Amino acid sequence: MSVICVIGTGYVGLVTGTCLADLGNTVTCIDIVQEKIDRLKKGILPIYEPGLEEMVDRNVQAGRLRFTTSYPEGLENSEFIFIAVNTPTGNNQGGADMRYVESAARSIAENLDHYAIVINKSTVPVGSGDVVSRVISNNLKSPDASFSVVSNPEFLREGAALLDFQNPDRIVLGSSEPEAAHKVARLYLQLRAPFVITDLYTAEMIKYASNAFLATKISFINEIAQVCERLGADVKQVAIGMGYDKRIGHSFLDAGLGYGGSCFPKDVRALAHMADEAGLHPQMLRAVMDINHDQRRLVVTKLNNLLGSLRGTTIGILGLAFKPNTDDMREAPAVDIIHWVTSQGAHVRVYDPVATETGREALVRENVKLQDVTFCKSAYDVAEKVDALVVVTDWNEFKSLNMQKIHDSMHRPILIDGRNIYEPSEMTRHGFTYRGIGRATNPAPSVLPSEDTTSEIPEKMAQESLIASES
Ligand SMILES: NC(=O)c1ccc[n+]([C@@H]2O[C@H](COP(=O)([O-])OP(=O)(O)OC[C@H]3O[C@@H](n4cnc5c(N)ncnc54)[C@H](O)[C@@H]3O)[C@@H](O)[C@H]2O)c1
Ligand SMILES: O=c1ccn([C@@H]2O[C@H](COP(=O)(O)OP(=O)(O)O[C@H]3O[C@H](CO)[C@@H](O)[C@H](O)[C@H]3O)[C@@H](O)[C@H]2O)c(=O)[nH]1
Repeated sequence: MSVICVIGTGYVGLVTGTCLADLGNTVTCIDIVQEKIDRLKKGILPIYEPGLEEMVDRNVQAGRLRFTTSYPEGLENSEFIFIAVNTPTGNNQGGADMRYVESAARSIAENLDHYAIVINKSTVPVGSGDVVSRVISNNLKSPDASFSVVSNPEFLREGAALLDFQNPDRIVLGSSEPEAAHKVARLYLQLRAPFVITDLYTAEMIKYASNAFLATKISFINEIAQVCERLGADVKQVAIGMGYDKRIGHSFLDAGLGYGGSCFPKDVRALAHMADEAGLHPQMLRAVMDINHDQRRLVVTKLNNLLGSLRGTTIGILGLAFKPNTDDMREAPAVDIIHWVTSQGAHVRVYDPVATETGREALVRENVKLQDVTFCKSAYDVAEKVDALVVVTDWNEFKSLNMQKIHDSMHRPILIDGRNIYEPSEMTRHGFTYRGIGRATNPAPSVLPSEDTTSEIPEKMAQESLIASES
């Protein structure tokens, strides 16, 4: 088992540190925010992530996991040092802000007094491994210090982070020193995942290309949704029909209000910026971003079409977080939607199962006037006397609501299903004026044939083609 230091206690750092401790290693997590560390020492987590609190507690109790703001304390005897700090969009036309990574690298250099492998988990522009190397080399203080740099991009999803760490689809390691990459691989052997061991630049690019591809799938299906809506097809069933093709797959084909969060928006922007800087014209990435922006606006367009004007209306919003099972509000569609709707004179009633506080802070940051927003205790509370209800986040809780009760408490029964979580025909039966994203008004229910009936399909098709050939 190894001695590990993890720098940054956000989504990636805290999950990585805790899971590595759970695998039996001794881990110290460093953060520069004193309040975060003080709270972590008391067992209070800075983020909501299912299962994490129990795992942190278990490993702290076992003496394998601790928290500090002190670099000398965190780096002491560490064989592996993970950098997991934030790389938000900077001020340079979408490029990633490397300030925090560089500052972490400088602090490593100033406090390292032995050999260690520095592993970068933050999502960083291609070439950043060299920057980290240079910053550390230029600032080393101890004559006994030396290091290798490995890139190890992270692919976990918020809300499923522990499961993703423990069951990765692959582990990517990039380095100009293959021996160092192999040592890092040994940390992950228990996870039994395929390894991709490559050079630094390629590893860094794999992360951006993966996120950009997933974002492209989402914008693609959202564009198809718009066409479906015009032509009367149902995007949900189109996605099912497409997904059975193994080359396409079912995942990331949920049409809706588009992607948000701390990764896809900033990473697609950063990749486009890198391409721009390299003298290229990343037109597909630009289209992905444009489509994503337009999806959020759809809600406001649909509301205006149905209500005439929003002035003086009350709009119910279900969900604040950018996706279910997290309280993360970074680039959450809810913020833009509430901003636009309140600027057009509507009052908003809103409920999220966990993101109330982070949601309130995000709205304040975006200059939404809080007197225009009522924070409710439940979805039923939100629906009271509203002129329309909008589903913004696809929390499971919203999928099993008593929709008749919701309908009966609304002033006008307009339901905009921004995540396509309801069946249009069922909602129409309850009396709603229902609008999904790219949904036909009354499609056949999206129920797949059972295994038994699928086996009948080829026979039926064979009969039909026989009839066709006979006639
Ligand atoms: N959030 C995700 O789901 C996810 C998944 C994969 C990759 N990533 C990438 O991982 C990186 C971290 O993302 P995150 O969401 O965990 O960020 P975050 O903002 O949640 O956490 C970053 C943490 O680093 C701390 N920090 C900043 N500078 C520091 C320094 N010099 N020394 C010590 N601590 C410092 C901050 O105080 C903060 O607690 C980003 O590059 C992101 O793109 C994120
Ligand atoms: O079919 C889909 C799938 C997702 N989304 C939206 O896309 C966003 C991102 O979802 P998801 O990928 O589940 O969440 P993240 O936690 O942002 O994870 C992504 O970003 C991380 C940070 O880089 C990567 O590590 C993960 O692999 C990558 O999935 C959310 O707003 C979702 O609502 C859709 O609109 N339609």
